[in-house]
Amino acid sequence: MAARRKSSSVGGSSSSISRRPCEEIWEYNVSALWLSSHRCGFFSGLAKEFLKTHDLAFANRPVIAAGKYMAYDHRDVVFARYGEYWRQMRKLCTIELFTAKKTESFKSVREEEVLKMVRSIWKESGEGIQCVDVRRSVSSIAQNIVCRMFAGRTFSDDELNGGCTGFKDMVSEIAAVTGAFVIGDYFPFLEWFDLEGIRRRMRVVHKIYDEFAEKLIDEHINRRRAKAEEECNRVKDMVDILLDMAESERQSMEMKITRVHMKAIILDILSAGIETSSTTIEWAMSELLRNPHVMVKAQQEIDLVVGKHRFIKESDVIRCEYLQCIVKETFRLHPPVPLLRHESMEECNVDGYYIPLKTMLLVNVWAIGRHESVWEDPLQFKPERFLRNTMDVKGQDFELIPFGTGRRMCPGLLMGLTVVELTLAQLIHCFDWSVDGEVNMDEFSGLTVPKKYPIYSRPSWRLTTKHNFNV
Ligand code: HEM
Repeated sequence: MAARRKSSSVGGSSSSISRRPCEEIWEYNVSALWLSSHRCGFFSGLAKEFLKTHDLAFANRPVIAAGKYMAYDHRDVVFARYGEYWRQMRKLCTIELFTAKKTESFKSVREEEVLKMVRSIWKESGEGIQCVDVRRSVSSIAQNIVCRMFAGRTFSDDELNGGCTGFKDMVSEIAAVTGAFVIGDYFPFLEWFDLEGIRRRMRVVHKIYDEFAEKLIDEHINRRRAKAEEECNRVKDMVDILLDMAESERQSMEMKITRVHMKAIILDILSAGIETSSTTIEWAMSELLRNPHVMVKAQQEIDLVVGKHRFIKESDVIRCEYLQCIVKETFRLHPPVPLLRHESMEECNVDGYYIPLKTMLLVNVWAIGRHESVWEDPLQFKPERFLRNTMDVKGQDFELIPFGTGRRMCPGLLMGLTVVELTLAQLIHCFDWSVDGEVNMDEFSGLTVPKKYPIYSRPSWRLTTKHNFNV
């Protein structure tokens, strides 16, 4: 089909906008239009046009089932519609919950949990005799770290009422239903159709989550009342911070924090903060197992920086440039959020394409990371491409935007990146890893792309220090 691309101005007021739609990029003309980013080769340059030049015009999120049924009718941050409400909730994240200082205050929690993971892997492998399920280990660590940051503790599987078997199942179900493809999100006239039963699953898990969150908030309130003095010396978790804000009239917030706000934010932390990190670590381990020379090079670098006589700490990671390149290369090939979902708030003209109001924009981060017009040898895992190169994942380089960019960019970037880098570093510093046969790299198809099959790998201890986990 011939392209109908207007060569003149990008953006501008609606009166100057060309009304010619471009069939080259529109697939379906339903009430929410679908920009087929992958088919038209929607490269980094065009991503920049949409998400930088027209950042404000595309700062909205579409109304979708996950926002309605899971996120208290879009009252969280991830699914919130753009406007004053989102601004206030976002401010809460960026100036209170996910700041660099707050992230730093949880450093000992992360280091402690990473060592616990090493100990449990070693134990589970019978001290290097049998393979372990790497997915299980990395998802537990991501979950434990995130729980300790927001709730001050981890959760066992028998703490929930009804429905799911336990906390882990609830978290997996939340991730599964919020990332699921729901036909009514793209074709609203089919909204009543719940063929896959996703909306029903959303209602069930939402009820379980709501009871969990209510109990968690009550637990915090009761503890604060009971031990006022001890409380002063404790590192505050995120529920504490939210309660502090709810109890005081903070100048920085123009909105009164209610229980619904708290529950919606905790839901975001659980759904956006756990699976993203654990999926990335699992993909990174898979790539390292398929490319043993890369694993050896990374181990040599860590040995040079840290030695083999002690465990790596968070403060060492900054000096491990090659390790950071491995993480970037993993994000390039396996972004845990492959599609950024935005919506236009006004009609506009982008790079010659007419975009109507309320157009759903799906930016295919996965395709940008694999396109030959952007990357040399795009399908090869080559961390070296990032050596002595300033490209990073912080939203300035549109070739690599695993955390998104612009107004809706991920506010948990620092926390997510820190967990991924430290966990991966510890896994390859403590152990050599081997697999029987090929590493299966199939992706699970859906709106998120976790690995289809877990990896089973055998660890062998490589540090000179004995397994002294109290270090
Ligand atoms: C490897 C880790 C992570 C990755 C790759 C990641 C990626 C993303 C992406 C791609 C977005 C959407 C950006 C857009 O639409 O333009 C996002 C949004 C968000 N993320 Fe993350 N994330 C990670 C970790 C975290 C963590 C640890 C938290 C919090 C504890 C978090 C909280 C959020 C929130 C609240 C939003 C919504 C922002 C908004 O709409 O204004 N994320 N993340």
